[in-house]
Parts: sequence; structure tokens; C-alpha cells
Amino acid sequence: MLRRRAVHDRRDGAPAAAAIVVEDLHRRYGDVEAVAGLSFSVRRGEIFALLGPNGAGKTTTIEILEGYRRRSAGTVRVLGTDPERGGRALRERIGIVLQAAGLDDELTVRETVELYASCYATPRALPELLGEVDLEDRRDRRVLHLSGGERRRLDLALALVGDPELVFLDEPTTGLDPAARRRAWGTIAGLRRAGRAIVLTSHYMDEVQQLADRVLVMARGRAVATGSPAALRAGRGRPTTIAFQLPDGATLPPDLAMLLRPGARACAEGEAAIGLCTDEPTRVLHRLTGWALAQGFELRGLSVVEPSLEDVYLELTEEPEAVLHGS
Ligand SMILES: Nc1ncnc2c1ncn2[C@@H]1O[C@H](COP(=O)(O)OP(=O)(O)OP(=O)(O)O)[C@@H](O)[C@H]1O
Repeated sequence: MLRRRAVHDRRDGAPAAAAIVVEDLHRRYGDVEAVAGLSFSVRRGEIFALLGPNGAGKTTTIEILEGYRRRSAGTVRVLGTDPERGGRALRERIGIVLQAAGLDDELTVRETVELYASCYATPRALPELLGEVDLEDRRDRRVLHLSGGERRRLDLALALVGDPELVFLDEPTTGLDPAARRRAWGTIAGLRRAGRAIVLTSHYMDEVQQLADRVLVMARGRAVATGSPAALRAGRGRPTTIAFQLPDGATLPPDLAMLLRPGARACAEGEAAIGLCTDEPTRVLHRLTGWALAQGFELRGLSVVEPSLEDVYLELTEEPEAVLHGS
């Protein structure tokens, strides 16, 4: 059973809903400004996704939060402490799941967890921990013989062995089959229910949409959008797409044809051959179906599609000057 955390700072008992507070963070590497004035906060009991294309500055930001890189300027508080000065005491309160942790293939699951547990003063009990990541029946199996999904769950167990208040998950479901991904999502959602703060990076937008309470999209070291996945999808006048297939030889009337924007990403995607982009889906759908009925056409594959988080992400990261802040 998961332990539910009180939303309090462990050291002084004061309320501390924010697990991470970052204000005007900068990091330069010579001429490169990898992080150029980033501000955000992460609450306890929330999954916060940090997204951005290659080179956006995600790794630099996360390693500053983890205490493994120094910043050039700005203020950072992680669990109430400056990570540059937190040392081992802070690191014991943080769990990190890397994309490829270097584990000893010859050790069993139990031996691997016990090895990591020996680094903590008060580690989690083995049965409870293996239960949380659904690995109880693999405890005596060597790492070498674990499936990809089991290996990722062991990585997660190792990050949780010190009972962290804050967990960093880097691409937690890369390489997993669809069923294993769904199980991993359930485990990650369980971490949130237990009151932990979770910082997630992922290239799977369906995963982010499913798990994240809030998203920060970075490009060129800056935030280009923050907000819930739903707020980002609905934001800034993004049109709805009405998708369908036209019968062979049929031609749309001019007032509907003018809504065809084949170059626009939201219109081009989807299974149907034709997409109309509109901010007035009710009116346009009424007009379209009225026209089709009058012509005696069946509009196969008719659907009304909101932009996906992936559409929004691609649009934002291709236009880094466009700054949006959702709720
Ligand atoms: N140690 C370093 N020395 C010099 N430049 C660096 C160093 N680390 C990162 N950079 C540069 O800083 C920028 C941001 O890199 P960073 O690794 O933080 O981005 P990222 O968003 O994590 O990218 P990716 O998704 O590819 O891992 C890039 O231009 C990168 O080349």
C-alpha cells in the first residue's frame, strides 16, 4: 500500500505545497545560453511534464534541479533547499529514473534493490516496494532475464527505494509495449496519489496528455507555453477540424471549400481525406451535413477533431516566439 504524504516540509513542519520553485534561471555554456530566464514551480502531488525539442535545455534544467549542474543565475529551491548546497541530505529525498541505468545483469531483482537500499538510512521495505512496481513475482530473477518492461519497473523501484518526496522520470516508457505502457502509467499515477511531486520528460504526447497535470514547453532555453494539457489544446484560437471523405466526383460548395486548408497541420492529419478548419464547428457541421443530405451523399469517416497535444507541441516548438500561458 502506498504511503500518503502530508503536504508539509519534513524539516520544519511548515506548509510546503511547492516541491520546486525556479525563478529566472539561466545557464550559459560559453556562447550558448542553454537556459535563458526560466521560471516555474512544481507542486507536491502533481505530475509536471517538461517538454521541448532536442537542445531546448531540458536536461540542463533537470540536472540543475537534481544538484548535478550549477546555474549561471537565478533562484532554485528544491524541497525548500538550494540544490547546489543540498548535498546528500537533499539527494536522499529525491528519486531519479534515468533512461538507461547501469545495473549489474548478474544480480537478482532482490539483490539489486538491497544494494541500492544500503545507501539509505531508512529504505523502503522490499515487499512493499516490489508490490508498488508490480515485481513481487520477479524478485529472484536476474536482471539479465527481465523483459524491457520489467527492467523499467526495476529502474522505478530503485528510484523509490529511499521513499523520495520528488521523483524525476526521464522517458519512463520508452521501449515498452502498449500493455506495459498502460501499467507503467498506472504506477506513475499511483506516485501522484501518494503525494509525491513528479517531473516527467517524454517524447510521447499521448503519455503526457494522459499523465501530466501541467506542462511546460521549452524551446531555445525559454518557456513557450505552460498550462494543463487541456488548456494548451484549447488555447489561442486553435481551430477544430471536421474530417470526412467526399464521394468520387463530388465538389464542395465554395463557402465550405474556402475552409479547406491542406497546408495546416491540424487539417492534414487524421484518417479522412478532407479536413475543414473552423472556429465554428457547430455551424459548419450543420452546413456540411445539410449540403450532403441535399446531394444524397454519405460522408464516410465524418468526425470532429480537436487539436491533439502533439499538434500544439509541434506548432509551439516551431514558433518559439509565440508565448502562451494557459491556466
Ligand atoms: N556541457 C555542455 N557544454 C556545452 N554546451 C552544452 C553542454 N550541455 C548542453 N549544452 C548545450 O546546451 C543546449 C541545451 O542542451 P540540453 O542537453 O540541456 O537540451 P535538451 O533539451 O535536454 O536536449 P535533448 O532532448 O537533445 O537531450 C544545447 O545547445 C547543447 O548543445
